[in-house]
Amino acid sequence: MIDRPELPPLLELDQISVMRGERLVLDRLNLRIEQGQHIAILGPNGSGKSTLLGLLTREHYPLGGRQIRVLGRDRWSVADLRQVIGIVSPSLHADLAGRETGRGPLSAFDAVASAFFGASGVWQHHVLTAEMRSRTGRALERIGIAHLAARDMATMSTGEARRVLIARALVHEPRALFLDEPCGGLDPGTRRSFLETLRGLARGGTTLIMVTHHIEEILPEIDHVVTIRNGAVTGDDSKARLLDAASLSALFDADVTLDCVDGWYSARFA
Ligand SMILES: Nc1ncnc2c1ncn2[C@@H]1O[C@H](COP(=O)(O)OP(=O)(O)OP(=O)(O)O)[C@@H](O)[C@H]1O
Repeated sequence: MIDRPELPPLLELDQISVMRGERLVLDRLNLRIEQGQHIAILGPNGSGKSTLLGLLTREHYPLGGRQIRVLGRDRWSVADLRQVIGIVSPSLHADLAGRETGRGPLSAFDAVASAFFGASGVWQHHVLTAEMRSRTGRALERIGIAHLAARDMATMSTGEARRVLIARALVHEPRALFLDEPCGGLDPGTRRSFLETLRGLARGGTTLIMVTHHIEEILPEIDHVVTIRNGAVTGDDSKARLLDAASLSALFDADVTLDCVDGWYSARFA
């Protein structure tokens, strides 16, 4: 029998605590996300989901010098991380929407291409190589917005801009995408087509880590759920085991009735 070496986990948090102001918002949180595991991180408002994301972008740091391990490594820079995990958060949209650069208003193409420089726009001193241009074009195509390449970010709908942010994360061809409330602000039709795009990425081999408090956004491809409440993991199990009325009622402090049709869940709150 061939002995295959075990793959290191994509992400490992071991007893991670974070203070914000005077508050302990993550409290000895343990989380292990395996490579290739599509996962939803579910929790009510204020449970610590965005703070968790902020650990990856180095907006927040764990107490006591503890480290978050990425692919088994304690030491990594945000630039290293981008090659492994693309991060899509609504705050980036706000940052890109009002941008002017040396080349005029920020186009979708430049919003995506500037990811190569870790910047929010392409400036005179940035040198865009042919390889970068072609990767930018491919990322826009992959997400179905090649026709928007020249459009000013400030004139885009929320749904269009959200796709630009995903294309921006995809230029690095990361193994995983970490999506913070990916459907916030989208109308029901746009949301459904956006979720279908995400499904396409999942089927194409990109691991999806979706942070949400909307059960109906959990893609059928996601088979693992982590629940967070008061800064700690309260559940970490298969979707089949964790998405039930009793667990969700406890998580959201409400009477939840759950339905599942064709792999899509929906919840009614009493
Ligand atoms: N500067 C701060 N000082 C004190 N507490 C803070 C500060 N910033 C955030 N918090 C608290 O940290 C907790 C976690 O916030 P976080 O934004 O991570 O939650 P969340 O799960 O992402 O919430 P939401 O779903 O509403 O976005 C919240 O209770 C919030 O009130």
